[in-house]
Amino acid sequence: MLSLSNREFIMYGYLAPFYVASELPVVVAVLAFRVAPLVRAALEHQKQCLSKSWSYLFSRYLAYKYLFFGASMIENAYSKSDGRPFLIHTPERTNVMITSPQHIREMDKALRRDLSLHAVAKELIQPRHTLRGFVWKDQRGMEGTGFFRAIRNLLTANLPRLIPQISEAISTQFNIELQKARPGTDTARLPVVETAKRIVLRANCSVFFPRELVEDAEFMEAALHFPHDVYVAAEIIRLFPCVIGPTLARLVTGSHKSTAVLYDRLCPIIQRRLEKKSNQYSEGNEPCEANDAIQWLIETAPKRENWSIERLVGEIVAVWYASVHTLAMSLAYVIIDMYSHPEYIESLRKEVEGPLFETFQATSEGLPEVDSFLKESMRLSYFESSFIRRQALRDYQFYDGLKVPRDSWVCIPYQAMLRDEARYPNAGHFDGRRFLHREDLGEDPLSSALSRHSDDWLVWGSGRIVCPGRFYATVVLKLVVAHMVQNYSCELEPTKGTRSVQWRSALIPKSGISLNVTLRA
Ligand code: HEM
Repeated sequence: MLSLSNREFIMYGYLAPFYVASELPVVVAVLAFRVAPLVRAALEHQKQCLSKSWSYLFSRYLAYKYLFFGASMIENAYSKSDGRPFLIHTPERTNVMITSPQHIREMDKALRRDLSLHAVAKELIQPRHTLRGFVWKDQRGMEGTGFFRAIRNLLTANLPRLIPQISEAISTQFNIELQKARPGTDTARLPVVETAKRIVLRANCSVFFPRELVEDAEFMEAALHFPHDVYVAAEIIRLFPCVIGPTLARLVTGSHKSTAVLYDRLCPIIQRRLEKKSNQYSEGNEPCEANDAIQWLIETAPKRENWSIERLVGEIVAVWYASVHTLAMSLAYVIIDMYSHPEYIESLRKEVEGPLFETFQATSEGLPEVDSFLKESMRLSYFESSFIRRQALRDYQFYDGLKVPRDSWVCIPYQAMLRDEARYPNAGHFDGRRFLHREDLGEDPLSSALSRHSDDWLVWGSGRIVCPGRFYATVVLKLVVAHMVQNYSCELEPTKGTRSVQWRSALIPKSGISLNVTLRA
């Protein structure tokens, strides 16, 4: 056994530090070699965690910024995207924005169990709370599309017959607004947005509801406030935690008062109509002669579903929501555009005072000057940056590998596309005659018409899901333009700053914009 004498022990004890010191570089090198990667990994991990937290915080910042600047953020991102898909963060989810024809076509062809319009509508309207629990299925068409057929077949087919009553409704409402603004004088100051809403309200009521409801002031007020109440309530429910959102929404909308009035008035009418329908073949009973949207929805409701009265009312008010808000916003912008570009008024007036107006009244088609002006107004003043939206009901992947995680939305940033120089030469310039068809070039007058949808004109939707109310909406806009240029001289009051406010992807015209209206001699 090795044993050290005291002297040796002391000697080695003294020498040991010198020995270790002489080996130190080797020890350090070994340690550095073994430990450095660990340190590097730890630092990298920390950096990643930090950058993850920063990028998380940054995406949350963008998500909340989206609430107030959504439309501008989409437009900026589109201009940098160079045709590639891009992401937009919102408080609820990340939206995948697509612009290429291939992606758009594929989105349209996706199975209804993959990408859903109805899931988007459910989130936007929150029907469980705002429509008394009326909740539709995520997959469109599972319960029929009665509302779609009612509007597409019956409203559109009846349009020429309806033109006189829509015109009368528009003229009546203008007279009411002028009287209200300045009784007994020829000039009045009208708030554009509020006036547009009330004109659309009366025009729509004249085709949707029986006269007894149009004459019911409480019903009319409820029908006017309903889209706004639903919009506000749904936004509150989306933004606040589920324990307080619905209660807060009830407080703000007076317990969904407008919804309650609509249901209270519509339920008994539908019940009477259904009774009449079931008795119509019994002896001595007259068939129901009503010819309005309520009746069309009853006629086209899917037979196999046997919908309850509440369900039918739910369908009607959901279509009512879709028809009032969109049309009122478009009309407000048309009025603003008309009087921001007064150089077009004379030619518009000439057309509606000429023989083409009779053709329009007889067919609900035509008036190319007015049509082109409206189309240009919609191009530059579209009220939604991304109207076409689908929710992924499960993880979805496009042909090129673009992934849309479950619950995310796929959207088309169409407003930015409508202002794209590559699509429209001199895109920022308002040219009211941009879409006038050129008969000398043999162009079909209807091919470029506002109400036609095509791959180059997606304001009404894309592919299989296209707005069924587009022919009606176009007729109402044309009739309002005709009424205004024939009867009034108007001047827009100067507005400070921009003419719209942003909320999420919407561009809502400012409520303070006013028009001075004088009766023409
Ligand atoms: C200028 C006014 C309007 C515009 C710009 C407009 C635009 C649109 C768009 C873009 C869509 C498709 C949404 C998507 O694919 O995500 C749509 C759908 C729809 N619109 Fe309109 N719309 C207008 C007026 C109306 C009117 C007046 C009605 C009713 C009379 C109406 C009823 C509907 C309905 C029921 C749908 C859903 C169609 C379906 O599920 O297949 N819209 N609209």
